[in-house]
Amino acid sequence: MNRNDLSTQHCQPRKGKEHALGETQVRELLALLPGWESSADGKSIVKDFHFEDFHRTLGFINAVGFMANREDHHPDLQAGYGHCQVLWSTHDVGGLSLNDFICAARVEALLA
Ligand SMILES: C[C@H](O)[C@H](O)[C@H]1CNC2=NC(N)=NC(=O)C2=N1
Repeated sequence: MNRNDLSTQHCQPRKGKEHALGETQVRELLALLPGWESSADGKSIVKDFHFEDFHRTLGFINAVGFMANREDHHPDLQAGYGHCQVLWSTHDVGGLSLNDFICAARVEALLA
């Protein structure tokens, strides 16, 4: 699998622990996503994005939000002037599912 394979998939309803990814799968998927890291508890992936100004930051947030609504999978966003941290985790799984990696790849595709 490459990043393009990931970013062209759509999120599926994934509920329950059986959809939680193992450490090896997480490591393999993270290798496709430069700059993304798993959190200390291994339950989310995160990346900081930097922009020239607030307009561009807000444009990014809106694009991410539009994609997230279409995929019905929603990130935690933390933003300020010229930066936005995007965090993906699957609440319905209590950790990381493939949906988080699909959406991280889709965020990268927005900026490509
Ligand atoms: C019913 C709906 O599909 C679910 O509540 C979705 C919505 N968006 C979601 N977003 C995230 N990040 N995790 C979820 O488990 C989740 N579940």
